[in-house]
Amino acid sequence: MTGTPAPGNSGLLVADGVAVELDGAELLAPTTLALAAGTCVAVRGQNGAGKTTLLRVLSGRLRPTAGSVRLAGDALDERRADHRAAVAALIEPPTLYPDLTIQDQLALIEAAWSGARSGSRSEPLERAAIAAPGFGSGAIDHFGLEGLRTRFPHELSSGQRQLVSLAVTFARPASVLLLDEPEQRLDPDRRGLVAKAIERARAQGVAVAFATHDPELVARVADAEVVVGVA
Ligand SMILES: Nc1ncnc2c1ncn2[C@@H]1O[C@H](COP(=O)(O)OP(=O)(O)OP(=O)(O)O)[C@@H](O)[C@H]1O
Repeated sequence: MTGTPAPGNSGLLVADGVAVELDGAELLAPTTLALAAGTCVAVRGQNGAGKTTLLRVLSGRLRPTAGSVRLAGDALDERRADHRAAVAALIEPPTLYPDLTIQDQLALIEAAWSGARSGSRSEPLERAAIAAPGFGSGAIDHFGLEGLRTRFPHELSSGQRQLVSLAVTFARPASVLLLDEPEQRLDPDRRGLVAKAIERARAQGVAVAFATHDPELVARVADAEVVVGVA
């Protein structure tokens, strides 16, 4: 079956010489990386180097102006439901439903994606390249949000909203996780929860790439580093 990543695939998501140029400006210099199932790559580089741009390209949301991205051997195509199902990304903060409590946001995610696994969804989604089940509503506990279950998004601090965004991202099934500065606005203990979440996802066979300015997080969870913005 095309588009279905095999466990242990050494090149689940492969970016080959991807670059982004806009109106003559280079947003991302040519970058190559390969993400294997169950591994974790840190994307490093100074402010404005192109880390977020690279993650957007890897997610399929931004088409590179040079180079290519392949998911399980096929050209990455955001229009393909199985590709969207395979890749979970926390790049821009997800839009939280303002009128839903935190537990209801998670319940919604869990309900939506459980259909993908049970086969009650559309055919492309049935064929979705889903390797790991995600944390489901257990993401609330993982990210220490138990006490905030009945709160609404506007009742949270910015760090708490980041934790909810992480919970929403880790809750869903995925083969590939892309995280843009997952540690942002978090205290050291909560950064530890991010590290544990990445480790747990990896143990389930998920391929993880994250952009960061946190060397401790890199040392703890990354197998490899890609530095962008350096010629
Ligand atoms: N929509 C846009 N239009 C034009 N230029 C953009 C746009 N978005 C980003 N850029 C530029 O692209 C370059 C790369 O930005 P990007 O957000 O990928 O960097 P980054 O490495 O993630 O930075 P940071 O560490 O500050 O988050 C920067 O020079 C930025 O100014």
